[in-house]
Amino acid sequence: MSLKPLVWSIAGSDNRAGAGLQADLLTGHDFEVSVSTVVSAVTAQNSSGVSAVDAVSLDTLSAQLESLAIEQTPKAIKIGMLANAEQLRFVADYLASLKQRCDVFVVWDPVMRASSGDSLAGESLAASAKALLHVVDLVTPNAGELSLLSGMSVNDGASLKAACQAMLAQGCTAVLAKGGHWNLDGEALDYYLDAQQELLISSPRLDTAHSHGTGCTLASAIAATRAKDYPIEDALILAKAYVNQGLRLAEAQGEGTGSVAHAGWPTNRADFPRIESAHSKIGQWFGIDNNWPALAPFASCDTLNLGIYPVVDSLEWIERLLELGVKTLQLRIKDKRDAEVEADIKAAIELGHKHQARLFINDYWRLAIQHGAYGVHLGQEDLLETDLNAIADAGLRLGVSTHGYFELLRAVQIRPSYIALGHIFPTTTKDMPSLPQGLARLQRYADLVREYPLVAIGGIDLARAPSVAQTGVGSIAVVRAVTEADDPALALEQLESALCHSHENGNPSTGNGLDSRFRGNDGIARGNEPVCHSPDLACHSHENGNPPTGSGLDSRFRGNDGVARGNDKSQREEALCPKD
Ligand SMILES: Cc1ncc(COP(=O)(O)OP(=O)(O)O)c(N)n1
Ligand SMILES: Cc1ncsc1CCOP(=O)(O)O
Ligand SMILES: [Mg+2]
Repeated sequence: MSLKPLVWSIAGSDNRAGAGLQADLLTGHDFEVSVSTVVSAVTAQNSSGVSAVDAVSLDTLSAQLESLAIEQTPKAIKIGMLANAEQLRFVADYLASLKQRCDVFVVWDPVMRASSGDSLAGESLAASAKALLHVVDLVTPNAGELSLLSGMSVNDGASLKAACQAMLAQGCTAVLAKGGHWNLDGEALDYYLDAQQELLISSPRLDTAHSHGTGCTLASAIAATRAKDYPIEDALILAKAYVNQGLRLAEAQGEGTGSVAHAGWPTNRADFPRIESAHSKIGQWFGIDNNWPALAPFASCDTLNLGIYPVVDSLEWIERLLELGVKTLQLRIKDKRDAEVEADIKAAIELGHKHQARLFINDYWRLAIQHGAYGVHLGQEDLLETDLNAIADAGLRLGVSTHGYFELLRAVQIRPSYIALGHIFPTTTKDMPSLPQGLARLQRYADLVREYPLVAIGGIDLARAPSVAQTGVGSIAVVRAVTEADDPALALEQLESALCHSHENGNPSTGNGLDSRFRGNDGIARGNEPVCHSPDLACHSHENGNPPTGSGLDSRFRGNDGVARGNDKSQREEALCPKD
């Protein structure tokens, strides 16, 4: 059995290898999943059009599905072209029964025409689509396909939304209406609707004729990322970034137009889309219904390196940490009325100022403003219920929690003072609704958003601190690693040292002792904000003359080779985190 998550692609063969099964295989490879294929039809096509479509028999379709299912069921299925109504009904029945046996995410790209304009499957397909709509988790029509499937004409934002709502009413779980054929203010818009939410995701339109295979590629990227347990919002973001990257790099094929390129996991920020809010021009045109704020930037923390960042729940802890020289910290008191916490919050803020520390108040933003805190930390849900303009106007800093690509991009759009990325490892401090991110995802987020101070949080202890620091984040937030330490002062010193040591050794990707986040796009160092010598005291224990502990790691966490090892508990928990 493969260690990579398994995706099935049920689709047509494209002998150009730009769309269909061939595009799905390439996409799966780029997203590091295994793909097994089920051929629905063999097509003959080139850049001038489709010259033949030969549907396989239902027996052959069934035999392919059964031969795969006997060995391993998939985590996700991408359905592309189905060549006739019989195939469509057969696949619908098959999926209904498969879904009773395993938990599988199914995305259907309802291919009815190739981008060349040739009809691939005939419009009778629409009539048989209802059965399939009931068993898929997401359908990804373009405007024409949406119109065909919903039976409604689609010519503007309002009619597109109405058609998507009609699809949900027909029993479909979610719709992603692709806007590749729309051009509003030079933007390509995708509209997502399910029973809980609507999202409008936009990117500048890329002016290329080489777009063969974009629909297949988008749907298979969604299947691959869902198979890797990315939430649907993140899957939509990654898939759109992947297609944008592919369009940017697409080249002509032979005499005619070419296919979207398959160029690896998307990492270029310019390929990532925007998430439109009700405030944006496009959001308003579309009548998008959300209350995400649109804001001027928040006050800066004046450093990318906030250092070791303890998060504690009492005034006593705040006092103790400030006396130990901690310069970034948070008061996190949960679920009390303002009147119950005001005195402690006020006292903590005063102490923070006295020690010239960056004290963030979690949740109680009104009290933070009222008593002039350095900053406020808010979670994603809090963002929707807070007067962010009041925080910005009062000159307070804002730290924002994020738990994946979607939230990260949304956070960037409000230009906060820092961005927290979590939870990286399993934690018992807080019940988390999301899965732990693991180091590989943290690395990708850190590479994507280099201009913000980044804070990693969740399950980080001394054993894990060096590998977390290696990702390039400038800060590690901890609860238990300090509050449950036998000697919190020593724990702080060791954690600081682990963070500093890793920064001193430079970001592994630059290999020259300088963190890549201090470099411009040209690779030239932007300023002298080296991690361990900044006035922010991120590495105060060294500067205060405390004996450096070499790597900053307790010898209990090193092997004979001097390489950091996790303790048993850390290693067990790490096994639960995604490795991609
Ligand atoms: C530095 C830092 N990062 C994340 C959190 C979590 O904040 P939030 O999502 O608002 O959850 P609660 O802490 O309020 O439970 C944090 N507090 N600090
Ligand atoms: C508040 C919070 N938000 C995300 S993880 C977390 C708790 C981190 O605590 P610990 O460092 O003890 O795992
Ligand atoms: Mg909160």
